[in-house]
Amino acid sequence: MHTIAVLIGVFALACGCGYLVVRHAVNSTIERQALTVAEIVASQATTARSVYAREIADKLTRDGFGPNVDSARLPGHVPIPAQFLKMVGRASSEQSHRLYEYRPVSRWNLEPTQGLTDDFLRWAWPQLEAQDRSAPAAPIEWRAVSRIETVQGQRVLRYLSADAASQQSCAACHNAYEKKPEILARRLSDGVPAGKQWQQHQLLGAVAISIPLDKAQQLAGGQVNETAVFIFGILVASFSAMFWFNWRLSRQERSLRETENQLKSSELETRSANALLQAKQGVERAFAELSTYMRGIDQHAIVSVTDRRGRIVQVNDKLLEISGFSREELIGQDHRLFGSKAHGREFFAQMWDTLERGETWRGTICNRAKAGGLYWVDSAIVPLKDASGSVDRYLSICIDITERKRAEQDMLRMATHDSLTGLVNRALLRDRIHQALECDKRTQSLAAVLFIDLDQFKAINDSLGHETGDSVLVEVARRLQACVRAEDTVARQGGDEFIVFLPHLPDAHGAGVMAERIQSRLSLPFVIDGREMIVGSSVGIALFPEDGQDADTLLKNSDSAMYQVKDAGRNHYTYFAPHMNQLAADRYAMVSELRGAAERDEFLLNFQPIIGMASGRIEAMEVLLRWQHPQRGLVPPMQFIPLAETSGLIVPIGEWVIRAACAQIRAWRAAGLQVPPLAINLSAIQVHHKTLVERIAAILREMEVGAGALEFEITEGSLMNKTDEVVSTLRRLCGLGVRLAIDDFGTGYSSLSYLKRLPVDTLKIDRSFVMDIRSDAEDAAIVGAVISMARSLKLKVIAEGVETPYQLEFLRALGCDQYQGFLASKPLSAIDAARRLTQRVPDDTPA
Ligand SMILES: Nc1nc2c(ncn2[C@@H]2O[C@H](COP(=O)(O)OP(=O)(O)OP(=O)(O)O)[C@@H](O)[C@H]2O)c(=O)[nH]1
Repeated sequence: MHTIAVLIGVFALACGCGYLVVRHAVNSTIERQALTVAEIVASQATTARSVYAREIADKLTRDGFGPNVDSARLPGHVPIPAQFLKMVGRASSEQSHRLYEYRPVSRWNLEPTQGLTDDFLRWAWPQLEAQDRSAPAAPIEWRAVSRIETVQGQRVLRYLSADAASQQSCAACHNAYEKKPEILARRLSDGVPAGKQWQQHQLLGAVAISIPLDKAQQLAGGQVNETAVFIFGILVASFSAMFWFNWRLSRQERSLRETENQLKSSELETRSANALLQAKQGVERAFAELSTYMRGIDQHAIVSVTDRRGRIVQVNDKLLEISGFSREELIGQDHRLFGSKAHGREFFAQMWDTLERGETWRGTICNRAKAGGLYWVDSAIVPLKDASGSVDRYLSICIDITERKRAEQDMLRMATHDSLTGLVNRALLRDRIHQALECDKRTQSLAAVLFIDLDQFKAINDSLGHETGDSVLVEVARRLQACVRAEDTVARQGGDEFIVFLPHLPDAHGAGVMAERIQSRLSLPFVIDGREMIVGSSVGIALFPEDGQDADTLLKNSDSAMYQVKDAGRNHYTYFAPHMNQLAADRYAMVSELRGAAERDEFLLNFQPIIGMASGRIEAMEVLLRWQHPQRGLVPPMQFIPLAETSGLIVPIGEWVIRAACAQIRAWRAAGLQVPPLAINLSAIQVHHKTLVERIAAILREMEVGAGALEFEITEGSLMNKTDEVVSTLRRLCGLGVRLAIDDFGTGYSSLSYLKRLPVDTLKIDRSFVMDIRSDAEDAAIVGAVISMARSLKLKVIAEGVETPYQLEFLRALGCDQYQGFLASKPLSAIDAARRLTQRVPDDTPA
């Protein structure tokens, strides 16, 4: 109640204040508007009077009818402007139904009605006069004077606005008027100074305006009331809303209090209900969680249930998805339907042991899908018990790990196999040998390791590129696998080295048979990208148990045997013999000594004269490299040149030879000798070396001996892979100005057409043919054929290894051009060669 009383009080106060504010605002608006109206009326009146004086009264004055000092009394004359203003004022008041009134007034009044007749005019007029005095004879910014008065109980705006002499004629007329005797008298009686002199702009009179405000207020009253009603309405609505809310609140408060009481009275009941509710919610939550887990398991796991006998009774979609079977195809089937044969009996026996003990079995299983593909799962198989406690079902929950298994298998494969050929690598090979030997030891069987190294494979890489080399290796791997039995292992040791392991051999001879088979398969031409090439191979054999009891020893010994084959000229096979290990050790030692031989000045050159058949003179000399070893003595070329070739040292050593030969030419020339061309041997490795021509050109430039001073001999064997690259190298070499000879001619397989393409000048018949000319008719025929072929190709022929006069005469008779051999001279030291050159006598030719 108290609140309601306060609200009503506030409401009443708000209404009263609102009304007063509105009322005050309306009154001050009315007063401001009345003042504006007074300004407009005063301006209209003085303008009308001014227009009348200037436009009408002036004109009529010139016609004799205008106003003059006496015109008020003269018939036919228009009134003076002040009278005109008075008339207009009166008419306007009537026209506006006395909304406003005005009339001209002055202290120097023409008529009593125009004088300062009341308090307002007597108060306001001096204020206009004060402005008039402030600026004599100049246009003045007149300020009107006004105030609100209560006249006969009515509020009225009183307003006085100056009406100055707007024209000189106004001042003149008024001055004339002031001079009239009766006016002078009247001024005296009115107490006003007589004979006033007027000037233009001076205050002649003023317009007095009255505007009754009450009338306007009556009109505005309606507006005030409407506004008040509006505000009142808003207030009523607001207060009603407040009352309503207040009422609602108190009702709710009441009902809360009642509820509180009820709750208090049934507290015990509520407690037990709450306990029940919580229990129910707990059960619901557990159910929700369980079904979420089940959904999760169902989405990610492969789930199946089998009965005691292993028959499938339930499967989820994941199992159908991975196995490719439909639900109908699986339900009722034995779970062995998924068997992949990847697991042995033991695996399943152990599984059933665990399950029959009522325990969960965990493990990885490889299964087979309907389409035949394998998949791997990580499984947990849980035995489910019936009410009596005995196992009646098995729940299997599996996760697909096929991807992981495949990745593991890939990684295992990468770790155990060669990526290029797919063959077993050295690590797995060792493992396999180890396992097989364990078995062979028990059964006392034989086994063999065959070490296969391709011959001159580097030349294929250098001349045809690494990719072609790779293709050859892949093809070699394929051919090797085609040669062996299922239980044998073919591995790639690295580079161009392959191992074939033969376990359980019936006898040692079997290993040799296999080596022959392999070599004959590999000797068939390889065709890569349309190019045909021949690849030889060298095979070393180590036998178990006599050559080694373990994998490493067998591998090492087969390697030594293979090196023996290389040293013996390649493209053969041999069984290991104990001395070979010593030879292998020697080989390694010699290679490392060979490496610094040039720097240690251990190389020297020998020169073997080549004699012209016709001239009997030395027409060239073959340059022969010798190695003077500090401990080993003079090492024969046959011992160290193959080592230099296999180790790649032949390239720098070959360069050393060319440079040293050039240096010798310069020295001999400096000594005044006439030096014939020197013939230098180039090995196959050098011929296939990419920068051979550039290096020779650089040496020739550096040594300044002239290209004609050198000839190069290339063995027929080094042209075996008859490639365009070799032809191009030889052509560029010829382009330098040097001459080319084919060495050991007859030992290779050069075709006539190929010979024609080569830019060679000379063929050197191999000593093996010359040696037996007398005893071997076939050799004699070959030599004859070579010489006649060379002649037809316009090539020079040199016979090597001429040791007897018979041989010499035989060759001369066939038309051979030059010869060399012990008959003419052994290889000579530089000093002896120089001496021989100085002789230059026909006795070069033995009689
Ligand atoms: N294309 C190819 N070449 C390889 C690979 N691994 C090694 N090689 C090359 O195989 C060549 C092996 O050369 P070697 O066995 O030393 O010598 P070779 O030229 O066969 O001469 P010999 O064995 O003495 O008859 C080298 O040039 C290696 O760079 C490979 O994976 N691919």
